[in-house]
Amino acid sequence: MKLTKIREGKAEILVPDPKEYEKEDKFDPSWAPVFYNPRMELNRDISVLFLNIIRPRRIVDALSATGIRGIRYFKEVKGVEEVIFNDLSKEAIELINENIKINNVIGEVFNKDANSILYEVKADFVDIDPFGTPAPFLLASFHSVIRGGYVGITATDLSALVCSSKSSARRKYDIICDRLSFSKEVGIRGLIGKAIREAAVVEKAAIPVFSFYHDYYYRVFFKVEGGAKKADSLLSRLVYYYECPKCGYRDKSVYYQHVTCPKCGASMKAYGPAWDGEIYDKNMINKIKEELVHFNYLSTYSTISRLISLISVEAEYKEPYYKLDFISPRLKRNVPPKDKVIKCLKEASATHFDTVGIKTNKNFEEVIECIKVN
Ligand SMILES: C[S@@+](CC[C@H](N)C(=O)[O-])C[C@H]1O[C@@H](n2cnc3c(N)ncnc32)[C@H](O)[C@@H]1O
Ligand SMILES: [Zn+2]
Repeated sequence: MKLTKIREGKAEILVPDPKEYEKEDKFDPSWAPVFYNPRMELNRDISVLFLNIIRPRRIVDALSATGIRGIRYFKEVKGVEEVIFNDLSKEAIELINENIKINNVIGEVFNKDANSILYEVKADFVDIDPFGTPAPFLLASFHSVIRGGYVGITATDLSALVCSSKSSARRKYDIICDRLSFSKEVGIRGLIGKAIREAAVVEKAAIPVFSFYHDYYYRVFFKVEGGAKKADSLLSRLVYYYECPKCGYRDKSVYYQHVTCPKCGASMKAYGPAWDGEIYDKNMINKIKEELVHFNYLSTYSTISRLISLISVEAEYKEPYYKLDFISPRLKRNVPPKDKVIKCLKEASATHFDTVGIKTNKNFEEVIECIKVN
């Protein structure tokens, strides 16, 4: 394998040389024998920030590829004593071994299926960063993490989660769905709902403490607590979201059923089960903000700073966002400037999920009024 050295955060990493694997001047990280995607740098950077708050001592990087994640956690997170690296690919293992040597990392390297390593080791942070869906690894990751520990998951299969592919949503996540206008937020809530159900199987409660959407993926961090009762209480907050395709009215219910829109009589679209609770712990957002000042060496620093600022405002509003360019045409109105609608609603904000979305806890009628007058 022809390699090249890159720097990301405080790590120096050997990765497959993109020039060797490009086709017609194009390169996709999945064409190389070991996967390294620079577009995931922000995902790794935010994970470094998050881990500096929760301070894990023992980490499992269950799908390591080049090892970059675990290596960065070892070098950039205070208090990490050991990282367990794992990948199914033999070529990845060779590269991880070289990379941990270069970076003086203390750890062990395994060449197993992620699910088998997760049943063998215990850790206070488990990272699941797969190709596509994390669903096949959720149960084992909740088994591996100690009570009071954390699990971080990445999902890049947004077509399933936002219900562009209904059959994938059903297969991977047990989600029955139609595509709703606030699909970007509903997708992360569907992912969280699936994780909560898997954790509940092993009588653990997976509480989402920080979640975000960026570029083409979702990333969610869960605090994992023990106890069937806590798991039951999370399960009781899973719902089906309903939205009328004709007038935009929305509702939710713990049941999946055929619903007729009470406003206009059209048949409503549905998505669920999905988590209807908080997707951030506000305390955690504040700590991430505080932590960020120590990380101005990150090349994504200003993007992260903007993202966290927006998240800290939108976290005030729990209900999924309203998409202005979906509702306005149904009212036979032009799409009003977002800022004006926010000002009219008073308690409302923009959202990182969608540039034409607004978050508010005000009801549908109040949102409509503010679109009409602007
Ligand atoms: C998206 S890459 C990981 C990227 C890496 N975490 C990073 O931040 O750069 C997914 C990796 O999972 C490995 N993999 C796929 N299925 C696996 C399985 N069942 N068990 C363990 N590793 C697996 C692949 O070989 C690949 O290296
Ligand atoms: Zn309707």
